[in-house]
Amino acid sequence: MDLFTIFLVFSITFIIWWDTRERRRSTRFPPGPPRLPIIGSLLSVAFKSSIPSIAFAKLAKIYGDVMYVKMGSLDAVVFSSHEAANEIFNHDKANDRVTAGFVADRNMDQNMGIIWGNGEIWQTLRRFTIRTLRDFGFGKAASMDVVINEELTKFLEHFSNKLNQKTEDIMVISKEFLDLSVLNVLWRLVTGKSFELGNDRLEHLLLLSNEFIRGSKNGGDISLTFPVLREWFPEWTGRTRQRECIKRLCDFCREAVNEHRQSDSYATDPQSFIDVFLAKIDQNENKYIFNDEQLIYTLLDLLQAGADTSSNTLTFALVYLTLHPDKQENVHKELDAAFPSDDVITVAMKSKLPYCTATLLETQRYSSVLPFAPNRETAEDIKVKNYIIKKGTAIIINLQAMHFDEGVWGDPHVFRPERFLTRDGAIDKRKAELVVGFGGGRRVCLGQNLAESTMLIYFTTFFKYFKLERVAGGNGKLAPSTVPVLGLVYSPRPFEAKIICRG
Ligand code: HEM
Repeated sequence: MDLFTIFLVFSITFIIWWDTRERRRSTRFPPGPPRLPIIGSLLSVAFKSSIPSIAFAKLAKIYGDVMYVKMGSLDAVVFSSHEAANEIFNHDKANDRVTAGFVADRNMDQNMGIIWGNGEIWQTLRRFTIRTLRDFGFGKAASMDVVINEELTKFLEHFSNKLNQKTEDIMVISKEFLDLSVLNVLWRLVTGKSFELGNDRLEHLLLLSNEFIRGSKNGGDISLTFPVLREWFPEWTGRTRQRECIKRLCDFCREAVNEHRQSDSYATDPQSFIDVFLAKIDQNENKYIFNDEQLIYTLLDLLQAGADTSSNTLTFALVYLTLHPDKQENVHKELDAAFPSDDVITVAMKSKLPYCTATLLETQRYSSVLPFAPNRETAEDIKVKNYIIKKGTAIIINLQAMHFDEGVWGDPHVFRPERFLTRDGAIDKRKAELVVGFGGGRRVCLGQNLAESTMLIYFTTFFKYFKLERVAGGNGKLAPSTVPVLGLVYSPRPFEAKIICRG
């Protein structure tokens, strides 16, 4: 026998042994695409689409809404329908986050913060953060209205100045436009201070955060499928750069903490979330939860979760309404009828704005800025739909698949805010609940209330004062596009639009 024949016989024997073992191991696993040794189902995923959420959605049509996918060394079950996701959202043994790959690097291989924290640390920090932020007005409509409107006024001034500096009324609109202003709303509630718009250093920090987020694709990320490659090829896999981004963001949060610590009154007269946390650290209880590093990671969580998500969604709304002038006209008509004078728009006025609310819901659905909820993993063997999901299996919740489920939406690929309205023009609450962009269960987004209020006030006030028009024959590269820049969070591409001030 020559060497080639020996190799062939060995390979075939290995594949048959591996396949038999896999089948025996997985008799009650959910169905899924064929698996090969080492790479698992990666080829099946890659052949469907280069975008993981779309590839999984296509495979789910074949294998079902609870589907087992092995990718490299990652054992995962993908949930793709509302019914299946609700079951997992509410399962008390499916609340832990996966902490491998880029998450391990981000959290220094430790159990840190809220988004990627687990167990008692996550529960305590989440509860503490919600309660403390509420004391500073977070989640209370009246206090949020004031902060949001103050930051919005600064943004509109900044925007108008930029517009006035131009000889033409054509501008390139990018998400960076809104990032800092939207972050200011959150940052004020957290630190008591806001940033100056146009501050280069902060804009640079936001770019770093964005770069980190774009470097990870959650379900399809090489750092999860072959974590060892991150160790061997840190440059090529982007690990070195991601670690650098996180280090600089942590340094920034550390500076904010040190500034607050220098104030004599943080314990006696706390003015912000940081002050209350510092006072808690001084009490010296629960030191493994209330310490400087956990505070820094909690700030980093809020900064990263709050910065990109709301501003990206808002910028997508600007893109979609530039592409759909008829929908923009409906928004203008509703705003003109509801606010004939220069009223300040507040959250309490939402009931007067069903079409605008429907447009934001449709934007959240259509953009699916977080295509996946951050991955979770099972804390023990669990049973879902008569399938067994083994302890330690990654749970991938495909939010984008739910937002584009033809059985639910009929025409999911059409941008149509009207789908959220009843015949008499009110919001169809049952339909609205099918938008799952904030996730669900005990891990549901902590900032949902703030994000919804910020987006409503920014969106309506912007369109009250401005109209966006597509630039005829403009720079083709900068035409408004619905195709996002991929990453953990989808980002809109910069686009050129004609800005018309409305009386
Ligand atoms: C449009 C804006 C936003 C979207 C689409 C969004 C979406 C999400 C999603 C999908 C999750 C995961 C939920 C799950 O696992 O089921 C999440 C978690 C989280 N979000 Fe948001 N979010 C937004 C805005 C914000 C804001 C403004 C904050 C700031 C307070 C925030 C803070 C968090 C935190 C701390 C978590 C982790 C919760 C946990 O693991 O317990 N988010 N968000």
